[in-house]
Amino acid sequence: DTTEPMINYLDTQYGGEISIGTPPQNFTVVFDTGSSNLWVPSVYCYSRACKDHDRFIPDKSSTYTRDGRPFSIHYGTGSLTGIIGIDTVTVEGITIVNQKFGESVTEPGTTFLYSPFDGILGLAYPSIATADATPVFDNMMAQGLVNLPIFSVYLSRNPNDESGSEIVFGGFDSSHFTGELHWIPVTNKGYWQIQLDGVKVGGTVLFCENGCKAIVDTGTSLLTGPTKSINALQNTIGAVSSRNGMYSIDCDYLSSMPDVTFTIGGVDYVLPPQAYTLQEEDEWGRIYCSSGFQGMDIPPPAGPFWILGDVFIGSYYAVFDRGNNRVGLAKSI
Ligand SMILES: CCOC(=O)N[C@@H](CC(C)C)C(=O)N[C@@H](CC(C)C)C(=O)N[C@@H](CC1CCCCC1)[C@@H](O)[C@@H](O)CC(C)C
Repeated sequence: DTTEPMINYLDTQYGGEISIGTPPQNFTVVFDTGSSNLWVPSVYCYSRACKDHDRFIPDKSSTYTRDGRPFSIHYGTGSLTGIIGIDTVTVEGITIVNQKFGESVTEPGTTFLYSPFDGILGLAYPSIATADATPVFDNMMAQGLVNLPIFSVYLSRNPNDESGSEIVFGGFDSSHFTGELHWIPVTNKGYWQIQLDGVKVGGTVLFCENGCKAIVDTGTSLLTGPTKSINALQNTIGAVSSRNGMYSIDCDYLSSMPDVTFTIGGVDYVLPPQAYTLQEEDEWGRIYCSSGFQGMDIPPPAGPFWILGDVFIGSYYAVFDRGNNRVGLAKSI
């Protein structure tokens, strides 16, 4: 298997380097299990976000062929439009031929402008890929480039250190978890969707009491749930609403706050306050704590669902098994 180091940007975005074309043009992309397309900025994109990032030049690649199909993608935060191209993509020594990828033409707004990453590499199922573009991992499997049809993610948690995170293609890294991996069946092959049995605060089931849907999403910074539940959860843990929709927590109060537990497949995945709180430093070096929970209502028919984002995956090593359509979770170390 192949281990690619990932850059940890402020505990909110995780990505790594890939190259596209011959000779290789390098990009950094967010590895996102919440979407299924690969895209990078195009030299024909004049949005501010594109001018601030590396851009793909088709004419400079001898292996590039034009598909030309237009595409547009809307994320929870951020959207873009572009056209589809086809070329060779290399991810940490794995070379995929004939990969369809998006070349952005517009990247409106600021989401991608403020991101240190150039593009996104989606790792969810092909059913949610736009423009019929086969996802990168599907091509890795089809072209026999991985020993096992699985990939795994270790997310480090330290906003002041961008190193230490990694994604493994074709296996998992047992040095980054302790105890056994618990396997959870994928309930709907679109996102990496699983069934949540319940959410406990301080040992009492308070939310999702009759079970609910959840997805495991490396591209979501926090841990999100229906706003009604999350607002109640914020109050229960003692987080108070502050600027820009965030909830702040008194850093000195952490040790007296309750654990929040996600029961999945009969196993309790406990998040202590240190795990569900983000620490940020302001320009004067003062430390602020904010809640890692975020209200987000995903409309039916896909939603409503909870999103076990980086706040969760930072505590639990995640193995994504396309061979058996299941997710493996274990305590991360
Ligand atoms: C303080 C709150 O932090 C964020 O909102 N962070 C953003 C990412 C940041 C780079 C702006 C986020 O988690 N965005 C989520 C949506 C959030 C409100 C739940 C998202 O769109 N994530 C993308 C991937 C993101 C897109 C923006 C660029 C980075 C990768 C994808 O996983 C989702 O479309 C999946 C869908 C089910 C929600």
